[in-house]
Amino acid sequence: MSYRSAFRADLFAGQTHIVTGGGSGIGRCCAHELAALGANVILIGRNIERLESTQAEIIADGGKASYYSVDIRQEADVRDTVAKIVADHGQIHGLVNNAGGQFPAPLLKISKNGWDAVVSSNLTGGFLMAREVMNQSMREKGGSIVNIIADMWRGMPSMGHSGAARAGMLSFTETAAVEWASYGVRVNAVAPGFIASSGMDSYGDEFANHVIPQMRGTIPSSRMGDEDEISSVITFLLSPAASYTTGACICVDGGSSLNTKLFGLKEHDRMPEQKAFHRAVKPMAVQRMMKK
Ligand SMILES: CCCCCCCCCCC/C=C/C(=O)SCCNC(=O)CCNC(=O)[C@H](O)C(C)(C)COP(=O)(O)OP(=O)(O)OC[C@H]1O[C@@H](n2cnc3c(N)ncnc32)[C@H](O)[C@@H]1OP(=O)(O)O
Ligand SMILES: NC(=O)C1=CN([C@@H]2O[C@H](COP(=O)(O)OP(=O)(O)OC[C@H]3O[C@@H](n4cnc5c(N)ncnc54)[C@H](OP(=O)(O)O)[C@@H]3O)[C@@H](O)[C@H]2O)C=CC1
Repeated sequence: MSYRSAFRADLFAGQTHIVTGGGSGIGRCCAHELAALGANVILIGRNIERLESTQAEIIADGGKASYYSVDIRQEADVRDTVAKIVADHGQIHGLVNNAGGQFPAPLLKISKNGWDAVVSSNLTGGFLMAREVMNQSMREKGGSIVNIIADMWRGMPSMGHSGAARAGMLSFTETAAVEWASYGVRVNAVAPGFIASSGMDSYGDEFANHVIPQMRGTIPSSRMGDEDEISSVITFLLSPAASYTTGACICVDGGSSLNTKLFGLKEHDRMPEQKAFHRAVKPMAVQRMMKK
C-alpha cells in the first residue's frame, strides 16, 4: 500500500464506505485514505473513466474498491444504486457526500436551469443519497455520514447558487443529526476553504491566474489546502474517534472563514510562506495524487 495515512491501518477493516465524486479530486483522495485503512470503498460519479481509474489505483495499492456510475440528482437511479450496493456488499457503514460543483457567475447572470443544476448537485443529490443509505442500511445498523459543503459563511459572491445550496446542506446535516441519532447514525459536515484539488482546474485560466493568487492573500495560513487535509478530517468524522460528534461542521480552511476582511489581514498575521516546507513533508503518494 503506497498511500501513507496518519490513522491506524485497520481502522475500517470489514467496513463498506461510499464516496460520491470518488473519481476525482477530494473524493479520490478520500477513497484512497479509506481504502488504505481497510475499507471496501464504493466510488460514485458520472464519468466512468475517472471512476475506473481511481478503482484501478486503489486495487493496485492492495485496497478494495468498486464503482457505480450514477447521477446523484436522479432519484430512481440513486435508489436503485443503493439497493445494488446493499445487495453486492451488505451493510453500508459510511457515506461521504462529496459530489458537487458549481460555476462562477454573479446572481444576475444565473439562469433558472443554472441555479437548478447547482442546487440539485449540491443539496438535493446529497439528501437523496443520505435518505436512501439511511432507509436501505443505516436505520437498521447505524453508520456515519459526512457532507462536504463550502466556505459560504456570510454569503458566497460569484457562486451564490452554490452558497445557498451548501447553507441548505448544513441545515440538512443538523436536522438529520437530530432525527437519526436514535438509529445510531451520526451526520456531520466538513467545510473546505480553497483546496488545490483537480476540480479547481475546471474554472479556466482567468480563475487560475487571477482569482486564485488573489484568494491566497486572504488566507491566514498563506496557502491553499491539499486534498489529503480534507480527507483526513472526513476520516476522523467517520471513525469511532468521533463517536460523540454529530451535527457538527468542521471548517478546514487555513483560517480563511475567520474575520480577516473587516479588520484586514496584516502581513504579520499570516503564516510565513511555508508552502515549500509543507509540500516537502507530504508522503510521496499524496504528492503524486496532487499532480494528477
Ligand atoms: C470569477 C470570480 C469567482 C470568484 C469565486 C471565488 C470563490 C471561490 C471558492 C471556490 C470554492 C469551491 C471550489 C470547488 O468547488 S472546486 C471544483 C468543484 N467542481 C466543479 O465545480 C465542477 C465544475 N462545475 C460543473 O460541472 C457545473 O458547474 C455543474 C455542476 C452545474 C454542471 O452541471 P450540469 O452538467 O448539469 O450543467 P449543464 O452544463 O447541463 O448546464 C445546466 C445549466 O447551467 C448553466 N451553466 C453551466 N455552466 C455555466 C457557466 N460556466 N456559466 C453560466 N451558466 C452555466 C447552463 O448554461 C445551463 O443553463 P441553461 O440551460 O439556462 O443554459
Ligand atoms: N476544491 C475546493 O477548493 C473546494 C471544493 N468543495 C467541494 O468539494 C467537493 C469535491 O470537490 P473537488 O474534488 O475539488 O472537485 P471535483 O470537480 O474534482 O469533484 C467533484 C466530483 O463530483 C462528481 N459529481 C459532480 N456532480 C455529480 C453528479 N450530479 N452525480 C454524481 N457525481 C457528481 C464529479 O464526478 P463526475 O463529473 O464524474 O460526475 C467529481 O468527481 C465538491 O462538492 C466541491 O464543490 C468545496 C469547497 C472548496
